[in-house]
Amino acid sequence: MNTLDLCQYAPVIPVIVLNRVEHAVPMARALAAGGVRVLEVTLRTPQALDSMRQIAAEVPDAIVGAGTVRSAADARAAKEAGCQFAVSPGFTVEVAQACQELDLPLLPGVATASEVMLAQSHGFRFLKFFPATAAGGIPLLKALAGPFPDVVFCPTGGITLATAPDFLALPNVKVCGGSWLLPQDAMDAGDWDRITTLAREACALRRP
Ligand SMILES: O=C(O)C(=O)C[C@H](O)[C@H](O)COP(=O)(O)O
Repeated sequence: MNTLDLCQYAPVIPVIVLNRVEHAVPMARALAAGGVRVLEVTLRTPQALDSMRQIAAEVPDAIVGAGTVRSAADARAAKEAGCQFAVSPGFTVEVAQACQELDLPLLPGVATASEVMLAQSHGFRFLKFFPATAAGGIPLLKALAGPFPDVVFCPTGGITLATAPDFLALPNVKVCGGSWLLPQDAMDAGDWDRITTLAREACALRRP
């Protein structure tokens, strides 16, 4: 698989922080029911790896990846847990090489022109733009389109349902990432219907 294949299902990739393993499967089913099949489960909680394992084993509609991959060890753990892709908040040669060796497609993060050039020199042309809003938002993405016409981005960080359409309108944005699809109160309450509704709203976002 190529990371660009992840963009074909929905215009948004949810960035997920799971605190309870027992929420993993119903959450993944709720998102898939709303049309969101590609899930980024961040390695920010001790529950993340077991959650990914369960989603990979029990929700065939879901394509589960690991987010917050910051080291080769993270990449190995993600692969072992059954992840189909990895997402990193930044770019390091260590993570890039580990993912290449593991045959684990990687969406690496960048926030500057220099980081785009470094990622390109390692063969990447689909990049996460993080932290999107804080790093310069839409003006920076427009500026990067000039020198990097062949690079496309997944902006994440501070994007909401209200602001996602402006990002998706840019020719160099393929998909947006965000945690807004999974409000903490809905997760805590196990309100899976609300998450399916939010996923449907996200899928309705289209390029203008
Ligand atoms: O953990 C990672 O791998 C990251 O790089 C960061 C996440 O993509 C953003 O933190 C999501 O941002 P929000 O949608 O504003 O919550």
